[in-house]
Amino acid sequence: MDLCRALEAPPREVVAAQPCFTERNDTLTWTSEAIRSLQRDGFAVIKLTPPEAAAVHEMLDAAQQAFEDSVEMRALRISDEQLDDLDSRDGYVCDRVREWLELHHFGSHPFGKLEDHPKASRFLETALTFASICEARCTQALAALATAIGGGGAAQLRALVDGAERARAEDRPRETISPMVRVYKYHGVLNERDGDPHYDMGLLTLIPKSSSPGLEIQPKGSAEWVPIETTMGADEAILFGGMTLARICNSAGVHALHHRILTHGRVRISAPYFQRAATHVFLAATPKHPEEMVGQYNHRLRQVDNDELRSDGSVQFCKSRRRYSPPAERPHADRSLADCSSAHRSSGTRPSRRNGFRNGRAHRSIDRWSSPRAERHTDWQMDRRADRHAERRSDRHGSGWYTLSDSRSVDGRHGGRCADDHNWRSCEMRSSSWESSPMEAAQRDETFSRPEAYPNSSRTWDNTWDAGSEEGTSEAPSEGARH
Ligand SMILES: O=C(O)CCC(=O)C(=O)O
Ligand SMILES: [Fe+2]
Repeated sequence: MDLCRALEAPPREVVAAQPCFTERNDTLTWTSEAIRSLQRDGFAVIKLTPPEAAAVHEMLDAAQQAFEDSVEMRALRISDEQLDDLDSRDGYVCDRVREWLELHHFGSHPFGKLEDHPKASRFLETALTFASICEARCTQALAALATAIGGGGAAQLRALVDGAERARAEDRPRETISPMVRVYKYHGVLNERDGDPHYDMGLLTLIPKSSSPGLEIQPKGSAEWVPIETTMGADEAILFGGMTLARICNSAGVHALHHRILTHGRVRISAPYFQRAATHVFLAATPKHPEEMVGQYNHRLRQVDNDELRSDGSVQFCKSRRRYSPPAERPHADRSLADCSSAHRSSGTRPSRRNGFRNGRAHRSIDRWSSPRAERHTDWQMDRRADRHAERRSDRHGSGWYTLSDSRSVDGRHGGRCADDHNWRSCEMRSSSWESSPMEAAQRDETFSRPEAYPNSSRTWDNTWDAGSEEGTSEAPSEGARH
């Protein structure tokens, strides 16, 4: 069949075109093929229907037009209040290597009237249409996965899907799934040093072929980087798993996919959709994980380096860089500390992918920017963030849950995590981001709420750096998955 093409390294098949909202049999066909590929290769390439593909192209075109016009993009910018809310902000963000529109809410948006901003308005509208297409696809895939696998993983996935469908039927805000869509414009400067291999944080990621091939993947069980987009058709999208999905159904052979972006000097517009479990959802304990809320798990993922994450959803702490004391009340905590490769330890020459917010050194990075356009962004967005970063750092000293052994833990390598984004970005310990809201949400939510289990989890983690492990570098380690 012509839609299924055998391709070189790795063999992959394209999941046949099936309308998104269609009869049950069609849905069954595409999802069962997709899940077979996910389990076998770690990813699936899906052929979109003509209306879906048209919506993707319309959105990519609208994005290109809007990104060209900074006045239009300004109308979409993230408010100060939302900037640090990684799990629910909506709007335009930029950093050293790329700019993007990020949306968590697909029903309503905070941008006010966009009548005077036709390009921004079209961009937003097409991005929302695109998001709803991806949402439907990913929900179908997750439901099929719940049916295909057995055990506790299936029950957890089923609960996620049921919650999502219930919320949709009752026209309520999302209950168990909190997706995010990003439409990126990369400025063409990502190379092998900066491509930042990573796992996504959530359940499923769906990415249509971008405007310029740049996505590289390591298929399941392979160390080879495959430039998958070069083999994808204009009406195809890649579907793969993130850390949360791997954690839930690793025993069914579902892994998180390791991937990176290389831009080869070209501007690239790409629109990944991230299906993520809501932060208040509880994840069951596994031999490698405590029972915890998604917000806590995400927090742990955000704290570590990419090379401390594993495709089975586990976190393998690097002994030489961080002390970890498994608390007695967490029987399932991973007590075996992996040794860290010396290559990684001596990371003095590691590239600093940080975009300038780490340690409040915003201007150091900004100075490296050359384009006038980049400077325009710094005027109204970057500087504002640097200030806020500095404020947060001082807050953290006073009120965080985490005990940092000395100022180096904050100012040196690990303290500044997560200013606003998942990659290339310095990060800050965000105790407040899930200290209150997931807890409140859990108390409201009958299905997933077991707040009594909450205080026994991440609160007791000791994330301080080993005193002797700094090795005199001020370079930042690579970051953990952020999706
Ligand atoms: O730009 C892309 O195609 C994917 C980006 C990505 O991997 C991410 O944002 O996690
Ligand atoms: Fe990613």
